[in-house]
Amino acid sequence: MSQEIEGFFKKFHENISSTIDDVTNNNFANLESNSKRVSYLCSLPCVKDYDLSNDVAKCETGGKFPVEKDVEKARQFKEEGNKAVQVGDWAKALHLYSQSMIYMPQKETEDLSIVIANRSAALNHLEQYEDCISDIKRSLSLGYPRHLRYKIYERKARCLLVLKRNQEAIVAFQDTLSALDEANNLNKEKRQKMRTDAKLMLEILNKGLVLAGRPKDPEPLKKSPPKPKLPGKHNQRYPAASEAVQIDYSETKGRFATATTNIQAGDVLLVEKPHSGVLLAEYAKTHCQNCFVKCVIPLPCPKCPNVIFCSDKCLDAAEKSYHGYECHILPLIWKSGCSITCHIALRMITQNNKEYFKGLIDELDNKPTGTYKTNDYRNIYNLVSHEDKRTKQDFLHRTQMTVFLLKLLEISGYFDGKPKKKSVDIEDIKTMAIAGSYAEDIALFGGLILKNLQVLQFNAHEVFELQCPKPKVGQNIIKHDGKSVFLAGAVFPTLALFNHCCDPNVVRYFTGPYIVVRAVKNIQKGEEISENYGPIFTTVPKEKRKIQLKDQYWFDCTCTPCEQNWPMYKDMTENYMRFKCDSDRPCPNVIPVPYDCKEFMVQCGLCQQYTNILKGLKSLQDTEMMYKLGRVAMEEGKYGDAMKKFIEMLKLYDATLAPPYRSFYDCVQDLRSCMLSMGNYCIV
Ligand SMILES: C[S@@+](CC[C@H](N)C(=O)[O-])C[C@H]1O[C@@H](n2cnc3c(N)ncnc32)[C@H](O)[C@@H]1O
Repeated sequence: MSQEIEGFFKKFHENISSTIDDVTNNNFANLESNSKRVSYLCSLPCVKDYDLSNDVAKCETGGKFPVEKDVEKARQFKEEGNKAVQVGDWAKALHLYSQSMIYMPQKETEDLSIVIANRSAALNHLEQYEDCISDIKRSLSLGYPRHLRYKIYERKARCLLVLKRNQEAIVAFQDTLSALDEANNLNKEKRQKMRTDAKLMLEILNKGLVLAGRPKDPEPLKKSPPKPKLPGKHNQRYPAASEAVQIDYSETKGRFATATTNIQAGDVLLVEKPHSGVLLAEYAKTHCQNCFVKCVIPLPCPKCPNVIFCSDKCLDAAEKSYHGYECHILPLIWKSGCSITCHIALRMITQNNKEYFKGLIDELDNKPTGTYKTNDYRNIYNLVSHEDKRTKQDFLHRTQMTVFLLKLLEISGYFDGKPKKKSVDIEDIKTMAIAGSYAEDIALFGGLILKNLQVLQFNAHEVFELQCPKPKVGQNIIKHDGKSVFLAGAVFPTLALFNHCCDPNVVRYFTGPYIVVRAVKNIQKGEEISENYGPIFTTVPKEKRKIQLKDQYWFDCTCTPCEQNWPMYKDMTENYMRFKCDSDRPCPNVIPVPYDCKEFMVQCGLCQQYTNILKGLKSLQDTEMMYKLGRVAMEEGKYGDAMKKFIEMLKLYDATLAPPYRSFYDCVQDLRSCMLSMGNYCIV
């Protein structure tokens, strides 16, 4: 997950590294635990006395600091929103009122209630009735002025009518009538007209309800997408995976996934929420901080203008866990230029309280047994970190980052178990020293953060979203053929157990906060289920793949394409076909048969038996047409139909031919694209 931003942390790192003398360096190198490394660095005068405030003040990265709500800015956005309303540009009004909500301080309750009510009007015009009703509820809870309430009750009643929630609409019309009694500024005629209209609606609705036998109102529509389903049974020990997956272990490869049964291309193998995930700073005002989906109707954090949420549920979840602590330190994290991985390492702490970790600490070094749960920190702690292979330099750099993250934890109030109320001040970072009373916390959380940083190096995944072009006028089909955009970083504890192959047999995509892993090929029982860590054999030369994997993941790749020197896609020969030996004793051999071969029985060089290639060719004769039909369906955005064709083709190919060959990878690639269309997307 590469994301290099030049922030102030670099200067701190360079300064400390150049100040530390040989003796200190050697002392550090001799330390044997993460806790000791962090405690030692924290005790050095050059670290304690370091004044970060100048670096932060001068640093232009990540905007100004501190970042606070700003009533003037909020009012300005509101005025612009009102202007957009005057010219009927409701989409623009929605955006501007949302911006106003982001910056409006929580204490300006009346102003805030008015902006939200104004946004509800925009939502009503944009036919977003459920969201309009939610905003009205919010506005009322903030004390929207009584003399104006008739407007929003009436708006609510009309939305409920459209949603056919007639019983609720009756209540809303009754509320409108009561509120009209307090509408002092409304002229007599208008008030009378609204009263008559509301009474008429009540009469019609009541009569209709009696006639229909008082049916129950339909349930409000669910906003968040449904959780993707893992069909069939779950693996009992690893419930995020299907029972078609098991986790094996070998001395050389560590843990890895294998198939317990024959798996078909298209099968869903894993659905998992991240243990921890962090949105990149540049999407903080466009995507939900908690579940990473794009928010057109954002809910801002009530305390800071830094982040938005897609729903009350996400806002609540974030506020009750990590965001309570991160609220005011976020701008510092962003300004520091630390990577998203460092932020996840911190989030892995802030999302649970101090007591949670204190309760775990004694058992962390024992391999956890029992059900492997996504939210159990012990599983993360035990992921591969290659601690024994690390150099002193590597530890030193990561420990410096840990010290900075610990300082942020102190400022946030985490060590006291309560988020600090006031914003972070430049004075708070005049020194990097952490109060002596937190010595135990430094050892405990320093040790954990340093471990997290090591684990994340090998186990974090990029979360991406597909950016799709707008549908053409008159066409209602969204073509999911845009580009994938890196939005967030996250760690998925079960997926982190899958090893790499340069020819992977799964694809992953995201729906809401869930990662979904599906087979993109047929996988035989006992075969490894492997994902891809970056380099694919069809596009990257072997030497480059090996170097990249060794550099980033610290292993020597021995997958089949690497061991057997498989050609890249561009070099795959079109001169012969790779027939599987059709012998009655299973034979692993592949028989190369030239396209212009005149024989119909060819002999296997390994088992000496004959394979009927005519039979094989006959079974493949429809694949070309199937591929064309699959491509047409894809072009039309009918991804389900296209997938069926590609899956059928793979079955036929697998019965006769052995990869690598071009038409096989064309089919796999298109199947992969179809599956990606099931994931999160946004229209650009
Ligand atoms: C995300 S973890 C995969 C799960 C890991 N094997 C475990 O035991 O938890 C990545 C690490 O697994 C190992 N690994 C992944 N793919 C491998 C492969 N094809 N061959 C050998 N080791 C591999 C490397 O040590 C790598 O740093």
